[in-house]
Amino acid sequence: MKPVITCIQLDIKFGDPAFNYQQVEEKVAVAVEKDNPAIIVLPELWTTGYDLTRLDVIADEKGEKTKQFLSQLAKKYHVNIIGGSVAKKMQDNVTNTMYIMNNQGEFVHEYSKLHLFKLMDEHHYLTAGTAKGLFEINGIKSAGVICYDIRFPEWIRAHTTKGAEILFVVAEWPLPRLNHWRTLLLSRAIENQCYVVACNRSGSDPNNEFAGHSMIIDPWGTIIAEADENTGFISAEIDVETVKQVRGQIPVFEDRLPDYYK
Ligand SMILES: NC(=O)CCC(=O)C(=O)O
Repeated sequence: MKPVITCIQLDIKFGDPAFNYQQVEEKVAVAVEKDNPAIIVLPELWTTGYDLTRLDVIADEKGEKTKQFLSQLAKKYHVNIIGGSVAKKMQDNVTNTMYIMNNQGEFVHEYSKLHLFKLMDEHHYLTAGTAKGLFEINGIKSAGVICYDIRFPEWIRAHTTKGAEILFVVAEWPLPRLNHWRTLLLSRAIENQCYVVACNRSGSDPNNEFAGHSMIIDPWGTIIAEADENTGFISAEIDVETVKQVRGQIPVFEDRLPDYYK
């Protein structure tokens, strides 16, 4: 199985869901025309950006609008969508939630960010999720995590020990920590012997300039696609057989001794 995966690295308009829904619809159409991907990935909080103080007004009620929007796009273009993440408003909290849709427009899974990032005030406005982001997409066991989550190797390992062969990362990662972004993503790919497909945003907001540098990394740690800081797309064909080859060559998962790691 050798699907093409595209990351849409977009400049999210601060606090303007209507604008961002429109630009995502346009960019998905361009991405499909350009590379005909099997899977499309969007960045973190792509409807609102980090306009966290106004989430009571701009967050998506129960995620309904986003689920319908992504489902229609996935069905129209027959493409699987790792729908970045959006601010999902429930009765008494807001979560940073990723929606996954298959290429029939059917809901597959949702994951809400477990690790809230205090440096960008998430803990003041968002509620953490608790469930894992494990799902199957395009016939491939996958995991979905959100930005700051990549700093917690135990959390990623909790997904790959359950069979995940692709780690999808959606993010709004600032430019001053670009080195951390790149190093952490390469580390997660190498130590888990999985593909890492990481979609960051471009542009800036009133508080941060963002790094872009969306990346697609293979299970050996080879970078097979990387963006620069600008708005755009990256695409790559992945071969899930590579996961088995790498794990057969250096059997990390067989050699683990978790009883000693406590
Ligand atoms: N949106 C985020 O979670 C940002 C995480 C980040 O910048 C980091 O350094 O970690």
